[in-house]
Amino acid sequence: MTTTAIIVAAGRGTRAGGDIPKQWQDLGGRSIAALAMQPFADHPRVAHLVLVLHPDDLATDLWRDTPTASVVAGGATRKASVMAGLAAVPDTTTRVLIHDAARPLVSAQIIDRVLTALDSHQGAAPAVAVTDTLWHGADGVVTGVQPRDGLYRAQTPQGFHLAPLLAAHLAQEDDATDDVGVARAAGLDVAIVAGDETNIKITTPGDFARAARLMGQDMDIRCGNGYDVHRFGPGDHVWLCGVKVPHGRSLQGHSDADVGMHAVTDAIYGALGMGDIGQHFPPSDPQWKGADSQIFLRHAVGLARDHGYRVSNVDCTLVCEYPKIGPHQGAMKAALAAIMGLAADRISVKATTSERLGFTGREEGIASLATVTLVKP
Ligand SMILES: Nc1ccn([C@@H]2O[C@H](COP(=O)(O)OP(=O)(O)OP(=O)(O)O)[C@@H](O)[C@H]2O)c(=O)n1
Ligand SMILES: C[C@](O)(CO)[C@H](O)COP(=O)(O)O
Repeated sequence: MTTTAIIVAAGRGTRAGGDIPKQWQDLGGRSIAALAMQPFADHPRVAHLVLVLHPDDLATDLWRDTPTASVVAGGATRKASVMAGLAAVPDTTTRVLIHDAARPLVSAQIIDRVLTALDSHQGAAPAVAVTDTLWHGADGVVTGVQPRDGLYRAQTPQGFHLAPLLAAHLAQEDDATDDVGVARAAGLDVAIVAGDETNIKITTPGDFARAARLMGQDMDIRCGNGYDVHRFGPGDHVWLCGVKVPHGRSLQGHSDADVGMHAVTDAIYGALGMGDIGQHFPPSDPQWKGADSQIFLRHAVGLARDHGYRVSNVDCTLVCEYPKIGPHQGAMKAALAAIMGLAADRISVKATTSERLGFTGREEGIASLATVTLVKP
């Protein structure tokens, strides 16, 4: 049984508005589509992801923060986009989960329930029972009441055995708002599993704030600080935040002495409550002699990820008279961004002198401080 998740992200989000389509807008530091995909990427019973994009988005970096997936162009309707996704699943796929990129709060539990129901049904989808009274209305007045017994609000992911769903899509030309509609038209049985009130679809402008509120309820936010100092010695350059800066002296240390990167790394370990660089990479160990400090930073970011956190933002301050940091700030942000897999606009690198006071003022060395925020959605 091999399951592929198809994430449909080819809509334009006209009802939601905004400068970019809703699925690429930010929700707590990540795009809505990336959040919608992550639970599938992390799920042990999902082998592969297919991301269906609008043709205009293919050559952009809008989807830069999405988990690894096969990427395919979608169509003018949701149904056409689903069919493009179905055509792109790996040959080994026997089951598919089709999910809206506009539903960023889907949980592993909902995915579990859909997959379990597929053991005994051709299709399965989450839904929540309607609890409000339903009216018919016209011209601003109530014209009737619709019995709500047996009515559900449909959600995604909607799961199916691949072959019957493919046949159902090929057989049906009418557009349908979801895959359950297509499957039902072809006579497939579709189980209803418990959805979740939090598994909302971003549809209108107010849904962004609603999703942020729902996400914030369970979000674990951690802050960490880091501080490091390295002394000057002979040499002709210093490494600072991953950038080689020409200078009349070099920083001394067991590794490459990148004092900025060390402070950022320690801030991540600090936020996790998991020690510091010296504990993970002891200076007594000869293998770290002269090491490129990005090894340390990559380790800290990986450790955060392994514990379910992602880095939300970084603020690093370098304290020195010279070299002047301003001309290198952009390159430093870009270097940290590449190592951490974080957008450069979530990274700050700034500098200050200590007004000629103390060891940094006497140009005996450079100090660095960093603050990092980690978020577990
Ligand atoms: N041609 C389309 C239309 C929709 N979708 C996707 O289907 C999901 C649900 O659709 P909807 O909420 O209607 O999204 P939009 O079509 O983008 O919204 P709107 O109708 O407001 O433009 C979204 O993840 C959307 O990106 C798609 O992949 N291809
Ligand atoms: C598939 C769906 O999310 C189920 O609720 C929904 O039908 C798709 O969105 P649309 O607004 O109906 O296009």
